[in-house]
Amino acid sequence: MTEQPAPSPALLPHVLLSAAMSLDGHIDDATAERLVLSTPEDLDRVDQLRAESDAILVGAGTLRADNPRLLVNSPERRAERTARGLPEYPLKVTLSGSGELDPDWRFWHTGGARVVYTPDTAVGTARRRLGALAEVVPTGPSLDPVTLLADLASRGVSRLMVEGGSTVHTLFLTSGLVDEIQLAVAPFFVGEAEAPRFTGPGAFPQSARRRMTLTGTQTLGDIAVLRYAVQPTGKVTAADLEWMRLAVDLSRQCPPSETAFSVGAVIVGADGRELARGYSREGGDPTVHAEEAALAKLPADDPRLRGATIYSTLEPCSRRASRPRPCAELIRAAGIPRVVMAWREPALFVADCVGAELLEAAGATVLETPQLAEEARAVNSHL
Ligand SMILES: Nc1nc(O)c(N)c(N[C@@H]2O[C@H](COP(=O)(O)O)[C@@H](O)[C@H]2O)n1
Repeated sequence: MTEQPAPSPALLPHVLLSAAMSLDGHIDDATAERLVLSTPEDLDRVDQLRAESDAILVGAGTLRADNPRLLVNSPERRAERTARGLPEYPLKVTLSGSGELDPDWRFWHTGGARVVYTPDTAVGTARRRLGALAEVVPTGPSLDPVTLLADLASRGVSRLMVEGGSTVHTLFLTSGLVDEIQLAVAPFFVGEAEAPRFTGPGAFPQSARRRMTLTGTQTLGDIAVLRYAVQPTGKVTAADLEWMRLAVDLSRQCPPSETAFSVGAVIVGADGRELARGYSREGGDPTVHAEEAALAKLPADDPRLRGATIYSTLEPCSRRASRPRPCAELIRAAGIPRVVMAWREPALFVADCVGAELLEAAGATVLETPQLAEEARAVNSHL
């Protein structure tokens, strides 16, 4: 009997970060009262965004400070959701480092189903405090946002709306997990040092060298709504070229062969940090491929793979004589959603490599860096 390939792991949900801030960057003031930043028109825009989401997430700090309900308020929008076969309300999600959650908060008693993510150490506390009010899901030794997103994906969440607060914004942005920002800017200043800011300090992948794309602006009363695309998924960026240059350097370390390509590969997490690297025939194994060597350095279930990019100087192979699973299959099974290659495999050892097509069919974004194809080819000019 032919063995069935393992099902593709679900890709991480699209993450929209939605916030309102004062002109001096505060999302609230320092008083116990909730600061109103938005206009009614702007709140209606947010209601629409909620209605379009499968889940809405806020941190426990926001629940503590604002006691929000996080509902879709418009009955028409709720009716549209149910007509589309969706639950009336999006799933409500929170995360807490301590599990110290107050069962009286409105979050637990309104709208749809609720999930809480906590580190393993806080699960007992959260379950004791909440009982049947919410499902409590452990995320390992730390409050890991990739594990959280992978778990939401397994629940069918493909669009997540993140609505605060400052710590959560910072966590998701510095982890490289936000796809889109919608930021409403209110025309006044808060001016208080203790008031929470849109984000705290952190190592943001979006820096002056890696700018986001402004995709739209809108005026709603006196509010300016700024829309940004955060992730460079659909096109090759300057950072992609730097990683590919490293992969080309790695390919130069391959033990020479007259019968196989010399390839370099690097796997980079969503936060822009290297996870693993490899090259063909690394460690004296005459048949190991670059992508395979890099993947072998990570646990198969490493949650960071679900948000990663793999750079390979050659198209991942689709058929092998020396091993049972080609690289395209290994990358798909690891759940890597983005693949960047320097050149397509020429018809030298196999006539019809379809690694890129297999990965695209599995839902991955596949990109080429023609700027570096010649360098990647030159390493193999003896073949
Ligand atoms: N993507 C990729 N990475 C490497 O490191 C490679 N050496 C290759 N080579 C291609 O893989 C296929 C053959 O594999 P086996 O030698 O049978 O294991 C064939 O398409 C080669 O061109 N590819």
